[in-house]
Amino acid sequence: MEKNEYLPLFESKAAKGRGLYWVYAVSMMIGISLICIDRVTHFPGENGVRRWAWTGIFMAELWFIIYWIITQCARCRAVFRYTFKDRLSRRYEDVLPGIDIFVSTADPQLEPPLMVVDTVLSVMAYDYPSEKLNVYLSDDGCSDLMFYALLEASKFSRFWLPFCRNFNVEPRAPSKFFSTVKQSPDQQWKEVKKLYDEMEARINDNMKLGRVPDQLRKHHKGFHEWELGASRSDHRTILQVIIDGRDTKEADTEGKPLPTLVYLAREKRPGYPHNFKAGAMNALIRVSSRISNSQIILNIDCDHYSNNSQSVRDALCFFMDDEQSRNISFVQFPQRFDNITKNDLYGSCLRVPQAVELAALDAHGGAPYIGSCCFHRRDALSGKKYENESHINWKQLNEIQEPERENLLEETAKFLANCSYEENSSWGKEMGFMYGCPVEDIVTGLSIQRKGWRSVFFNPKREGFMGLAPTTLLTTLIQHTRWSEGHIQIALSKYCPLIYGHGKIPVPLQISYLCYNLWAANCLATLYYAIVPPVCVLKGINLFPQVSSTWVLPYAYVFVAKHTYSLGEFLWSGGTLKGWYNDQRMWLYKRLTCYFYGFCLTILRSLGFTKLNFTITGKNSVDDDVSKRFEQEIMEFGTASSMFVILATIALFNLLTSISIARSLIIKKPAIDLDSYALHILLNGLVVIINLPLFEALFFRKDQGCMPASVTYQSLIFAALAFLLTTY
Ligand SMILES: O=c1ccn([C@@H]2O[C@H](COP(=O)(O)OP(=O)(O)O[C@H]3O[C@H](CO)[C@@H](O)[C@H](O)[C@H]3O)[C@@H](O)[C@H]2O)c(=O)[nH]1
Ligand SMILES: [Mn+2]
Repeated sequence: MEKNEYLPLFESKAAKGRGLYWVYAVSMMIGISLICIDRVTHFPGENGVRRWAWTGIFMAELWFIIYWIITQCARCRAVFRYTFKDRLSRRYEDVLPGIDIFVSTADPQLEPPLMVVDTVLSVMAYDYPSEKLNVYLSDDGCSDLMFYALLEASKFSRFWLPFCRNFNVEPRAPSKFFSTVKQSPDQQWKEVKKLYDEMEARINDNMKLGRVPDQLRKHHKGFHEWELGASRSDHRTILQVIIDGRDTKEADTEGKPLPTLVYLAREKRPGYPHNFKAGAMNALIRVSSRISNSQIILNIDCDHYSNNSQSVRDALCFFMDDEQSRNISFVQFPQRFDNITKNDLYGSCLRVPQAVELAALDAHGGAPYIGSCCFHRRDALSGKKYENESHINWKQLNEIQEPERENLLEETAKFLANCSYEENSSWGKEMGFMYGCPVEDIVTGLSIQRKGWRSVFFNPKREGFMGLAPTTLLTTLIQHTRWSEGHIQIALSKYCPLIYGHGKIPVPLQISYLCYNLWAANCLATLYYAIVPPVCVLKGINLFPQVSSTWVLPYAYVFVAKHTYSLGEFLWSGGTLKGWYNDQRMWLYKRLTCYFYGFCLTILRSLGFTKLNFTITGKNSVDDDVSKRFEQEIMEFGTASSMFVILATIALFNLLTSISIARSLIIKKPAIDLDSYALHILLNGLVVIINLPLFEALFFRKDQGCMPASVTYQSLIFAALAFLLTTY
């Protein structure tokens, strides 16, 4: 090969064949405009309830129109990226940079240590020089059970890594691997499997016991830290270098080096805000800078194991290209989940956002950082601005070379994770992960992009990472409450992309961010649409054009086109028809509950009534019955939650309206004018149909996951009251 010939390490292809999309977008614009004309020209002349209801529905529609236009920004373009790993290794194999991998965990009950070590082992086993990998576990739960599990993993890794190399194992998370390859005649397979099973049993036994027995504590000095007194929310920094990769004595069974493995529970004290995951990650950025200081940082949540041993190399193609890499600050992989059932009952995959929208944001100049499965450039993450000199000469990169003695290293790095370290500093404001927002990831990504960096979204054929999606309706709704609360908070603060990004990031990217930032803002228009039209039918007020009028056409077109397009997108992203139907239900439910709650919580918090909170999403396999229902795609209620009361009340009220309409159609007393009310009836029917699983849970199911009696009674009373109030 010619010496000066430049061969890119990655290439980008813009999506082609967008003709159909533009036909859709333009025709929708025409339809929408006609609807607006209808709403204005047919505005009720007489003063009264109809005028108010009309104004309201027009406002709701205007909101939907604005939001639809915003979401088009995250659709009108797309870019797909491809890497050339062979070129990377030809050019750089001997000077590959070090990688620091941050795994976060926060609660041994909600995030079982066995799952966490599965993730840790999967990243230790990357197809990458082990001496260049440094894995850090941040344990916000400060749990000696977690520490014990990590010690076990470090021992097991000596067998696991050679095994992965020799058998080209994929995925390299042992429990996932052994659950797919259940048998093998191979001797090494049998040995490793046996060791894994034994490790699993020991970790699980301790979990059941709830503590680490004394005879096991003797094996590592680290346990001493807990004996000095350490509770979850009140303890000093615990930093243990479990494997020091630079120590030549630390080797696997084939004598090859092992990755460095570090346990960190940053100091926590009552009265000191710890800033949740963002605080934990900032402590890791500092501590790792003393231990390995790699230029590239991979951040994953404890449930997102590596599913592709090549991901590090993929990511490096984006960072090490001579011409295109200069300003790339992070490479975001999609968050995929391996516990999704065929029709994804709770819409957990976020299929379309991840397949369509992130590629569009990338095309606009920067994928957002979505918290996990993301490779960062340390400089950018630590708050450096992009400058032309930001280019790294990878061949001369100087990382920490001095091997400090282990104890010394722990002692000197420890204070970096102390509570007081960040006092009067710009950590959380200008440097590192940003504080004060439940979606710290989005603000962090935005602040990086604002400093002149760009980012890419990389969606490889074999998924880079796999995680666990919530398995019940309530957990899903709670997770989305946190997300929507965080996003709307961004929209209403100085971090609003239109202000914060003004002049710093491209306008289409600013607008695309709003798709998510304004999730919560959808709640009011949706609540209106779900409640007021049925009220109006009962009251004999019509809000839509008659079927015999031509004005009905734009309504029909917009409705059909929007949903057909959304179905097309969903199927293209790999979903099923039923999955789409489930997804539509989830969007409705989120808008009626989480988004509404997120909206209210943000207002309450800005008035000083509530404090920022981060409810951790449970990742443990809930009880067997719940799992079984999840597998069978039966919607899980089971808990008396106020969110379910809202959902059930709205559903029941629509059902009562349907019954009343049906009655008047059959006995014609009072006769209902089909021509005028057809659209109302259609809308009402759709709300009822989409709620079928909820009615089943209310009236027909007997299992533990059905609607709790208290919710049923409350919602029946509310719906009946509302119905009586409107009809009499
Ligand atoms: O005080 C805390 C709380 C959480 N975490 C960790 O943060 C991660 C994310 O928590 P999880 O409950 O799984 O939240 P999700 O909603 O599933 O996570 C998504 O959304 C979050 C923002 O709301 C991002 O932080 C995550 O990276 C992103 O995957 C987990 O590894 C936790 O262990 C901490 O380290 N400290
Ligand atoms: Mn998660």
